[in-house]
Amino acid sequence: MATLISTDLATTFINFTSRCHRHRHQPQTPPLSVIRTTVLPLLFKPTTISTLSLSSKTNCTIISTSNFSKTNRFRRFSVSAVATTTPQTEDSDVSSKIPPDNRIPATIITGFLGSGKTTLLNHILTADHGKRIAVIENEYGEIDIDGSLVAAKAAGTEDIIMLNNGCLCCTVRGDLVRMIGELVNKKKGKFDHIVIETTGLANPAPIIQTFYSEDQVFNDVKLDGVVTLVDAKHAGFHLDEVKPKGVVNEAVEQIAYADRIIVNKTDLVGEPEIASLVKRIRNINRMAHLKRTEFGKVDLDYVLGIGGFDLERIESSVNDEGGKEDHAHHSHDHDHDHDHHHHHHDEHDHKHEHHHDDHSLDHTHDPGVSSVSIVCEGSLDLEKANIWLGTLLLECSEDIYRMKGLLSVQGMDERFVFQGVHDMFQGSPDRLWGTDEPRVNKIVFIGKNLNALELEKGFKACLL
Ligand SMILES: Nc1nc2c(ncn2[C@@H]2O[C@H](COP(=O)(O)OP(=O)(O)OP(=O)(O)O)[C@@H](O)[C@H]2O)c(=O)[nH]1
Repeated sequence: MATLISTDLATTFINFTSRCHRHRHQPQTPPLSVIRTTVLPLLFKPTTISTLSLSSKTNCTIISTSNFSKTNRFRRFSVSAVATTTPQTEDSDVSSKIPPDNRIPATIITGFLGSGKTTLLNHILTADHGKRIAVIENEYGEIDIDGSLVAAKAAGTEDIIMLNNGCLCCTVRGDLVRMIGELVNKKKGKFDHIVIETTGLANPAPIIQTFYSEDQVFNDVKLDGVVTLVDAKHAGFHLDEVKPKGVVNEAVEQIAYADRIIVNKTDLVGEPEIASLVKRIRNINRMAHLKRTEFGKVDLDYVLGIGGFDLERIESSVNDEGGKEDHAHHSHDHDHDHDHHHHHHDEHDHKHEHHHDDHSLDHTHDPGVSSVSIVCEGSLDLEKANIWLGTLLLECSEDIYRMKGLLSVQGMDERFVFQGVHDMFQGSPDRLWGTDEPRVNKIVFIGKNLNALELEKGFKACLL
């Protein structure tokens, strides 16, 4: 019985999702082109569950849904909605419902002009990690590969491909799709990881979306993470830059979408400047891990294999601990964050505080890009939660850059984990709640115009 309930709940959530982690060997029926659909909040299609075809043989169910014209008009994604629905038997592994994902991981390196992207890339390519890496470089105009990636060439990197004359976030996205396709078709098995270096002026959002919206990419490659380099000396200036209405500030966007932030060139500035920059970065993105470096010198596992979009790693991102600064590699004292805020767009430091429910909301609405977290014990009414999240995505998905969450749903024995980028939403039950484990919901939003009070109010209204 519990199995049935959890299956329904899972698929209900996933009705307004998403791609799934498909087993490589699973037959894809029907073909992806047929099952493509818009993100569909349950709110607008309450009967969608009836379109499910649950199979007891596979653990991947494909839901085909209808069109919703208002959604279609502005949603950039077409997505398939898929649930993992392996029925649990006595001896089945119930600890996780998320199937393994064997696709080739890809890392996006972004960061403002001159922040140290190529330096990091050279470091990655020459380090002793045993991984075979294919590189896609995006530069404006003609550029000498040998010049910029001397080390990479010397290290015998599997492939270096240039994407010239345009920015990945606009004109050459089609090229990126083609190149990934070619890499996969011709060189499959010859490399283990793809690294994409973007131009300093790229907004990462459309590049991230490419990994979900293009079948050719999605079927073989999974986005592993977004690594953002921040120039410790000049970033403040770029972050301050006021853009004309409707024009994004790339420096802010690059930080907002990051899974890993590397504050580089710390040799060029003093500690107070770095501390103040780190605070500003944290205002924008509390979810990413952050590290300070000189010449991009980081451990490779800090930037590769990070699973920034993996459902099974949601917990480390939504835990406040996940957002703290990693200071293993620098010895000086600094103002790192061990605080447990739940509205992280403020600048106050509350050291070692653990509020879980009735924390005060000192800041409510930030018109810029900020992070908001909600941490709250209790269980959610599924229908209300669907309506709340569905409406939020429908109305505000342009402003919600990234979100991740771990939820406790009434009647569901497993935790429900999800992540989203704008209107792409992906969710699944993961492990069972422990018998004595407090059922604490955790959600983090990163986006523009976030109203912390409203978000928390909406969420709490879904609690039983
Ligand atoms: N002082 C100092 N210089 C650095 C550091 N990291 C990189 N550089 C230098 O900064 C310059 C720019 O570094 P790149 O790695 O080319 O930066 P990029 O982000 O790839 O630059 P674009 O491709 O122009 O956007 C180079 O001369 C690097 O040697 C650092 O930590 N400290």
